[in-house]
Amino acid sequence: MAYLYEEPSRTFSEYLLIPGYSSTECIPVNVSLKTPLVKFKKGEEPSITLNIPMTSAIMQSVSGEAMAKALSREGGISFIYGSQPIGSQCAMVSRVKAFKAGFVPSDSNLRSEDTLSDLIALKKKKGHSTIAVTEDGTSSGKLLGVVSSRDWRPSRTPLDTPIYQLMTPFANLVYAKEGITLSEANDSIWEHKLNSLPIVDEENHLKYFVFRKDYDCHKDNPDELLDEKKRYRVGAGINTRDYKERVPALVASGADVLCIDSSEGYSEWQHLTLSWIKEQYGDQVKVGAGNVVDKEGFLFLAESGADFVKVGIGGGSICITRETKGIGRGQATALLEVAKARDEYFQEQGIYIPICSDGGIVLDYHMTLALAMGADFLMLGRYFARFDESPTEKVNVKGSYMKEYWGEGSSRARNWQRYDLGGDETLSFVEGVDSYVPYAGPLKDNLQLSLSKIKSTMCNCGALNISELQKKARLTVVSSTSIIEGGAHDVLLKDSQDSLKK
Ligand SMILES: NC(=O)C1=CN([C@@H]2O[C@H](COP(=O)(O)OP(=O)(O)OC[C@H]3O[C@@H](n4cnc5c(N)ncnc54)[C@H](O)[C@@H]3O)[C@@H](O)[C@H]2O)C=CC1
Ligand SMILES: O=c1[nH]c(=O)c2[nH+]cn([C@@H]3O[C@H](COP(=O)(O)O)[C@@H](O)[C@H]3O)c2[nH]1
Ligand SMILES: [K+]
Repeated sequence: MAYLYEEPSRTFSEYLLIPGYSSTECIPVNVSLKTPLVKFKKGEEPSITLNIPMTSAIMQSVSGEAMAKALSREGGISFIYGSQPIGSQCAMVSRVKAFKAGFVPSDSNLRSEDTLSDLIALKKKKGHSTIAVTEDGTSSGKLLGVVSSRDWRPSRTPLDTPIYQLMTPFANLVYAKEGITLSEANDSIWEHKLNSLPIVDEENHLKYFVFRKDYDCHKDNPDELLDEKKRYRVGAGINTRDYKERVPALVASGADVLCIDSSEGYSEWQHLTLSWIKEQYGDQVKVGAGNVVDKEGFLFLAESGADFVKVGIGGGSICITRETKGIGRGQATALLEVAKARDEYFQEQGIYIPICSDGGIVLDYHMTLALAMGADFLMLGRYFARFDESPTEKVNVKGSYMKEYWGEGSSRARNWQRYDLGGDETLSFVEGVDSYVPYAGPLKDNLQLSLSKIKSTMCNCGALNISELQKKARLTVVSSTSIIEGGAHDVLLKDSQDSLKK
């Protein structure tokens, strides 16, 4: 006979935290959000520790290069989506690793024989007014000059004027050689009253620009997640089919950590994939697996060699897996069971395998609940999709700005670049939707606000770090009427917008 769980499976909104004793030490500036990303032995340190418990979802509409840089700058990590050809995924990883804060590869470039109308079209497309003029019109061609908006007059300069007549030629440019530090570049910018400083190699091929407005950006980011060579850290998604080609390519590109991306991880496919990676690389390559929603699934992946385990089936905002396939479990119940299994495994084996709560986080307090329920870190899709740094278009829908957000199991994701992961030739059914999410501006501002809420709640619970929160947290299930009590009620809101605020 089928096994029937006695308890219903529950989700975040069905729980609240009961505050604990807070000493005067419990203030947000004293709270650390550092958390392990990969497994470690008792008494040792994990080889990668996140500075904030946040990862961005392995999704086309979430984790591209810009997201990876922005999140690493704040102390978390992105997993570049794997639903793309190996070459393009590796190129994204390489570009994140090659990125040097403040040194920006030029994305607006022309040839000297192009015209002002080409320049205007490029400016409209990219939005930048500093344009490099290179021999071959690429971002790494030999630098011939630079044009800025001060070099031409709208509606006066004829549109067919060639660029070489407008640009400041190389001979008159202030530039610097590769190898210069950011603070030296900055000194030069101030000394010569420049807006941008081109950086070239020995053959005068363009490498980067340093812009006046960017130079002090990294002073503002004390939590930056960097590797031993001071490069941003970045993760990448893999699948259980082409891993023998994809994993070596990603490793060569410099990916810091991998994660098998699947709706369901309790499978021989994942065991085979993990075993192969561990056979080839031992402990050198870190790889997470999932998703699971119970103790059995966790233990299976732990024994198969996973460096972390991802929890969550069907709870994501764009997920329709539960409706389509009838599999899944309330995220809170899944998390509580897997966290218990992780703790028991640590007791028995002396190996701590971090768990990640993936999907279903809607309100900021859900983040704190997930951590309190035992998650070492979180994976979010919808949350990050709303920011400037997600790879999708910002569109105006009926007067409000929106960003596009689609599931990896949606037909949109599967049709992308007509890329086939080697499964069924024809798409049998979809497990995700294509949607809009309200545009929310830059990642940094939003994330800092969410983190400050987490820290503040941790203080209410008397916890100065995540593992303390997990030990001290006391959770209560709330009744449906007490949920109503928890919102604004029995008052007439003055600003109807407030009722929509999260
Ligand atoms: N977290 C969630 O609740 C959900 C997530 N998703 C997302 O959608 C995307 C696709 O997920 P899935 O469809 O689960 O992908 P998947 O690649 O894990 O599985 C698809 C199908 O292929 C089979 N398969 C896997 N490896 C194979 C191999 N080597 N040879 C032959 N068959 C193999 C699996 O058994 C399964 O039937 C992922 O990005 C995932 O994260 C989709 C649904 C739910
Ligand atoms: O059922 C699904 N169909 C899909 O098409 C799909 N795409 C992503 N995911 C999962 O959802 C997570 C992101 O969830 P949130 O938007 O709630 O943060 C992600 O991290 C995934 O675990 C999917 N689930
Ligand atoms: K299974």
